[in-house]
Amino acid sequence: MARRALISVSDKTGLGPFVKGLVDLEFEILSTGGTAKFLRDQGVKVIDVAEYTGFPEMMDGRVKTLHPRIHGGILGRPDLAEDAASMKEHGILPFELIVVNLYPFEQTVAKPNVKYEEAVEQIDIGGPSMVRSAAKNHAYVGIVTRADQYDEVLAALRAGQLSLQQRRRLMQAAFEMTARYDAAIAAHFLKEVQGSAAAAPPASAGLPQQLDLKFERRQELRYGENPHQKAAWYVEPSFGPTTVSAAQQVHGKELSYNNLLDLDAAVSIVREFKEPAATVIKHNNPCGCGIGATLAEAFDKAYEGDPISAFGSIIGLNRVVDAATVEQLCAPNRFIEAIIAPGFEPEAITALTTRPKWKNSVRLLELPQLMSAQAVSWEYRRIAGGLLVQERDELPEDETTWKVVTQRQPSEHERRDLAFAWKVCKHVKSNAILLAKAGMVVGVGAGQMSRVDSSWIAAHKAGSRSKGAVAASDAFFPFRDGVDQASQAGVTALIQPGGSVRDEEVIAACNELGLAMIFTGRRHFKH
Ligand SMILES: NC(=O)c1ncn([C@@H]2O[C@H](COP(=O)(O)O)[C@@H](O)[C@H]2O)c1NC=O
Repeated sequence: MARRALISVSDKTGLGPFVKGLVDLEFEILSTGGTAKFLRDQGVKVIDVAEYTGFPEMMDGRVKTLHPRIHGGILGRPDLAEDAASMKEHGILPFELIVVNLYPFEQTVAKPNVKYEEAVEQIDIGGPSMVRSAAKNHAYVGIVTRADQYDEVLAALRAGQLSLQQRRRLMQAAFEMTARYDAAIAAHFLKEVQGSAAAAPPASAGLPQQLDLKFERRQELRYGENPHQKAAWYVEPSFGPTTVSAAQQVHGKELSYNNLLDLDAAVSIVREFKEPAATVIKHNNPCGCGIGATLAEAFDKAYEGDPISAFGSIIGLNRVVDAATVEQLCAPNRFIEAIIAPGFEPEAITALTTRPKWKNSVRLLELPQLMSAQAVSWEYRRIAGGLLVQERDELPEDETTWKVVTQRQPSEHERRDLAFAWKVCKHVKSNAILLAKAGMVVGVGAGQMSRVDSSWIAAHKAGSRSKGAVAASDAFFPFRDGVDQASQAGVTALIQPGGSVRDEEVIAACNELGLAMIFTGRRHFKH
């Protein structure tokens, strides 16, 4: 019986030598338009699918291989009398090998500003149909879906034929591929659907009854949080362009597990600001953050917020790094582990990678789309025996809904600092109290079990800079003690969600102390 292979691939890597190998084994080759042309250019004799089916490829390639003569040839079981009779009656020829890879949906949607229609056209229909048909009929057919399978398949065919064991393994790999492909499509359009329904998506929108997550290993990590913990970094098939997964490391040592956590936190914070902004992350909390007229100014404010904690930190910047910022980054007594920014000017890269103190240590990551808009995404956290899923705390803040609840209105500069402090406070582990002054974080109390302790730590960190600062609290003050603490330190205005049964007592304390206070109506716990 003639040996026959159907080849239809978007990614033609390694295809020429593989198909020439099949031809040497006297395989007849059938192919779709672009693949047939590619193979003919390589000197391979090919039969067009359109010639075999008697139908031209049509509708911009939406219909090419969707024909009973193709699927009958893949799904037919020639040694079953009934199948053999149908094949004979309809002139259906059996295939021994199907070689398919799909339209590059993931690569297409990873491009910035990809159009909805372009994404839709990249949904491959005929390819997965053939893959599924061949995988189902693996008792008779080998299904090849990856270029790195070519060598093994060719070697087996040269030795005779693919064993059942090999065909089973190829079948399993094929279903993994189509599952991942469909997951990427679903994930992309989930974002589209949520984005267009951004007016009021219910909290549970898009949360399926059953969750099938696919992540691909990007790299093994030296270790996890501690050297005795094994670890690896996995990425989503359709990670967004604003995420650390989309960043390019342009210099420095291998990233660590803790680096990645801190880089993620750094990106989330600087994305909050339209103006030049910088943040300094230690142990997943911002110990500094600053905004300014220039990136250099913003970074200086961020680092000086808590220079002791900032030693050995991860830096997030929301503008391309220029020479002036490099001078600040490399100032004496400053030491940084990693920097993530939308880009680095060539002179900035040279300066950062040639200075003796820096060249072997600092990791530089470019994330060109760091400031692009992105729909609210899901956050997954493991608990033993389960997984918690929630929307990331990314809904834009609407300042027009904020209420001044005290007799005194905040002054203009207090209001600016309150808005700034509120944006950063959201990224601090609860209980979070954050003091800020003139676009600079001056004290952070993070991760304490009582709010009054966080207030004390924030004031202690700020030292004399707490005079005239403002305070943000990620959740309501349960008692007036946190307010008293802040006032004693010299804080003049506060921002918090409100909602405590003792709100009246807390407001009265502010009025008594001459403080201004805003209720935002939205809590930002971060556990
Ligand atoms: N519509 C069809 O019948 C169809 N059949 C095969 N394809 C895909 O077309 C691609 C190959 O096309 P070409 O050989 O024209 O470059 C492959 O990725 C294959 O998965 C199709 N395209 C989309 O669904």
